[in-house]
Amino acid sequence: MKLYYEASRFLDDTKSGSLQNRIFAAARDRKIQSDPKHVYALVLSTLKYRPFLAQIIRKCKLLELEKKSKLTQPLALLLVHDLLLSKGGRIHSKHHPLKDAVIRNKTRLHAELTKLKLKHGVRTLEDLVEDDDTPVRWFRVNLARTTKDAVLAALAHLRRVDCVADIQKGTIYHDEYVADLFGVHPREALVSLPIYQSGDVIIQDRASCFPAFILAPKPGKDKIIDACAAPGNKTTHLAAILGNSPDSVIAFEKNPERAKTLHKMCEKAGALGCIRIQQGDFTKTDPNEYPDVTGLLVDPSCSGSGIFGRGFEENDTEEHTQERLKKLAGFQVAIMKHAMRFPNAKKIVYSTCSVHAQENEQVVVDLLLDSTVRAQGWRVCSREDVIPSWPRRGLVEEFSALDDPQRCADGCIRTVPRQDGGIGFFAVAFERD
Ligand SMILES: C[S@@+](CC[C@H](N)C(=O)[O-])C[C@H]1O[C@@H](n2cnc3c(N)ncnc32)[C@H](O)[C@@H]1O
Repeated sequence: MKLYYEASRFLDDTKSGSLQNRIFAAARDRKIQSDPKHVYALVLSTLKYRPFLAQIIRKCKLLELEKKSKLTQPLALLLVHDLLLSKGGRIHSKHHPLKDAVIRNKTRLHAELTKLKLKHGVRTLEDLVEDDDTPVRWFRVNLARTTKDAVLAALAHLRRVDCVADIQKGTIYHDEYVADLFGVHPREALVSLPIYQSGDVIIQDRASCFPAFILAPKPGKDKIIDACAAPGNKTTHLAAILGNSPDSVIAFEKNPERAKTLHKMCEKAGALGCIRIQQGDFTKTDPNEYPDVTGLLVDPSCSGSGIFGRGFEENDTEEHTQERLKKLAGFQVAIMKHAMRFPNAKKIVYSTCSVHAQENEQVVVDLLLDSTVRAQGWRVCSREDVIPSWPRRGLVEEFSALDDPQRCADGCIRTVPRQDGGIGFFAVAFERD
């Protein structure tokens, strides 16, 4: 059972560094005794199938039925993984109360797995998990071009479901967190539909829709800078929220090639009347030349560690990873400090598609401890203004240097890749009077 106990420590571990590095470092420091290769393979595969394993465990009421054995959710995920998905369905342990607890429910666990496969029309769970793909295809209605009712009429062939877990081919889910956002099965033929080709709907991960939604600019009142805009997902989302009001978004993009992509995306979204594209380095702008800017969205280059198949190389050294994170965080703090200098800005949203605290909570801490930022009056918006019902918030332990760690952590939003229905993401909003 040692293998499972040791592996369970890495299942919900959000520490920085690749999973492989962390497991091998733990083995080198003698913090784990099992073969790190086995621990890594087990944790990696369990994470891959986690949403399905969690559903099977829930449907079987495994934890409730085996309460006496003190079976925890992480251990249940690992043991059920090996029982249902490993070669020969073998749990690598001699007699142990936890192994017995899972084996007692073997028939029902297998039955739930079969039901799940039937429901999704697949032969193996492997068919459900495409390594580089999202568990849900999210798309938002492009209010710059059309209305929600028109899009729903075009998708009337899809059956409405009320829960993300119920999404399967032929169904559509209306998101409960972001307005005008919908989810379908990743293999739903969305891109061949006229509503996609015309730009009436825009495919965008749910978490990536959080920043513009949190910034919540008011049509006719606000003028927004998108500091790092290409390819333009959040820029066009801002335009949609602003009802395509003329000249209300300025989109900066440093890279000339990416600025062209940004232009194409804004054009397809029908939002060029609302968005002014400025190819160049945002940090070189003079904030005093933008007295009418009321808000900024800062979504800078990051490690991309929340995106499937991206981020750091699994065999990168811990030292190199830390070095790269430090460099990225330095840039992220600098670009945010520049954004905070805009004289009439009242709200700024910062976001990354990284799972590393160095690029997320630690950037927020660095900013809040900065004397200039303090003098400018910036503070983290409280949870009630930042999708309060979203359950996963910032990591409170990262804010220990501040007076109000819980308030700051609650003001941040995190998503865990796949488990939260899409990419790994971080967002926080700053405000001042
Ligand atoms: C994470 S991507 C932005 C994604 C975009 N917000 C979206 O949702 O589609 C970061 C972008 O910022 C650009 N960038 C990096 N540094 C910049 C700077 N100093 N000024 C303007 N753009 C910058 C990068 O070239 C890259 O295209």
